[in-house]
Order: sequence, then structure tokens, then C-alpha cells
Amino acid sequence: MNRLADPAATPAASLSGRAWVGEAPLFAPVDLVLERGRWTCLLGPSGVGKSTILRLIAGLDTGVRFDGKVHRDQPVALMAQDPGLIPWLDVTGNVTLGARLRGTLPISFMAKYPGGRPSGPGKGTDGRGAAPPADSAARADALIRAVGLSDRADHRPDRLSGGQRQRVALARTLFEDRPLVLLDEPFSALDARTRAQMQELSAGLLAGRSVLLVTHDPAEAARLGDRILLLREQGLSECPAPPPRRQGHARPYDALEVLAMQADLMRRMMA
Ligand SMILES: Nc1ncnc2c1ncn2[C@@H]1O[C@H](COP(=O)(O)OP(=O)(O)OP(=O)(O)O)[C@@H](O)[C@H]1O
Repeated sequence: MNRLADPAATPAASLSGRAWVGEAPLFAPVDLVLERGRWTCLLGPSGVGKSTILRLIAGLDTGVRFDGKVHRDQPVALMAQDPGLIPWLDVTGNVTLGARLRGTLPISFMAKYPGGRPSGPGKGTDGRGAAPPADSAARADALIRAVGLSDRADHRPDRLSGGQRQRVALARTLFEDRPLVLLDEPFSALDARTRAQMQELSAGLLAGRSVLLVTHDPAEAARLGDRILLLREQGLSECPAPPPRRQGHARPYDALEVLAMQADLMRRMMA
């Protein structure tokens, strides 16, 4: 097959270049290519520039000086480290925030349905005579259930724990339903059990998407990465290819080959 004609062969996004904070180099020249439809994990120590790379790919302001090129031709969803929840919106309002800002959900959706759940398809109005889109409401409901927060759908962020807030941010990112998804330490505030569940959930819901996952955690990279990259001050290096992963699933956390990969990644991070 002609690779140029095959959309799967073209990268989902790429970044090449280097960055400085003031006069101090942040990262040495890197050449990062995100393969379409796969999970790329970016591991690395704190402060080496991983979040900055994510923000550059997302096209957001970083405050650093970047000399290089970013290519991206797909709509992107970014889950930043800080959940960035809106304090006066409840869980459903936060999950559906993007749609409400884009005007694809009525702005009064939350005021009318504080729990985010219209009483049935086509019922109710948004105050302007339009029916609220029940499919969006149902999708938001399903995601909130999937992240284990159904019983808190009408809670505001100040009534949630750090891990619960992070799960709201995850549901909001998944609700965006974008082909390219950038995740910055998305599970870092979760207990080990919930973390494993959310890894599996994300692997399922983001199957076929192009994902860049920034993580400090070699165990996470070993479960989720189709490719694993290590960013250090000296630059970016590629770790040995992980074993194939069942489409739509994280690798089992207790499989010997996953534990061995975790140990190998840890050794590389310590080197
Ligand atoms: N706008 C900015 N102004 C000043 N310093 C910045 C700015 N943005 C990033 N930095 C610095 O650049 C470095 C890299 O930040 P970045 O958040 O990208 O690292 P990281 O690898 O994601 O770290 P962590 O794993 O701790 O989140 C940090 O030392 C940070 O203080």
C-alpha cells in the first residue's frame, strides 16, 4: 500500500524542536511523532517539560520559548494535571462544559436539570422552547456512572475529594469524544484500585483514538503504552516495544510480562 495514501500511516500529531525557560534550556531537541490510533506514553522525571510538550501540541499558551514545529490536523481534547473544574457547576455541568460553551447544549441545561438528567427524551425545554439533547445528557450520565460518580452528579467540586475531581475531569475529557486525546497524569490522584479501573475504562473508551499519555508511573506506561518514550534532560528516547495489547483493554496489572516491563522502565528511569 502507498503509505502516503494511507491515512493510518500519517501521524496524528508531531512536535519537533527545543524549548527554553528564559535563557535556560528546558528540553534538548526532541522529535515526537504520535502514531494514529495508538497510545503513546511519555514518561519522565518532574520538571523535564512533559506538560509543556502537551500544551504545545494542543496549541495552548506555555510561556516558554519554543523553537520548532508542531503539526496537528485533528480536533484535540486535553486533560491537564489540574482538573480545572468550574466551582459553581455540579459534576454534570462540568462534564458537559465544552458542549455548553460551544453552544451544542443549552446554556440553561444545568439550571433546569441540576442532576444533568432530563426526565426523558424530548421532554422539557431550555427556556427558549428547544428540547434539551437527550443523547448528550444520556452520554454524560453514562460517563459519570462509568467513573463511579453517579451518586454525586449534582455535587459541586468543593464537595468532592481530589480523586473524585480528577475523575470528573476524566469524564469531561471523554465526553469531548475527540480523535486526538492528550492526558497529563490523568490518574495520579486515584487510589490503586480506582486507578486500575480508570485505566481499563480509558483504554476501552479511547480505543482507536490517538492518545498521548504523560505519566510518572512506569506501571501505568506498562499497562497502556503501545509505544513508550522517555523524556530526560538529554532528550527523548524510545523504550523497547511493549507486547501487543488487546484492543480496548489495558494490559493486566499482574501479568508477568507487564511487571517485567515496569521493572525495565524503572531501571531506565534510574539510569
Ligand atoms: N511559563 C513558564 N514560566 C516559567 N517556567 C515555566 C513555565 N512553564 C514551565 N516552566 C518550567 O518548566 C519546567 C517544565 O515544566 P513542565 O510542567 O512542562 O514539566 P513536567 O515534566 O510536566 O513536570 P511534572 O512531571 O512535575 O508535571 C518546570 O521547571 C517549570 O517550572
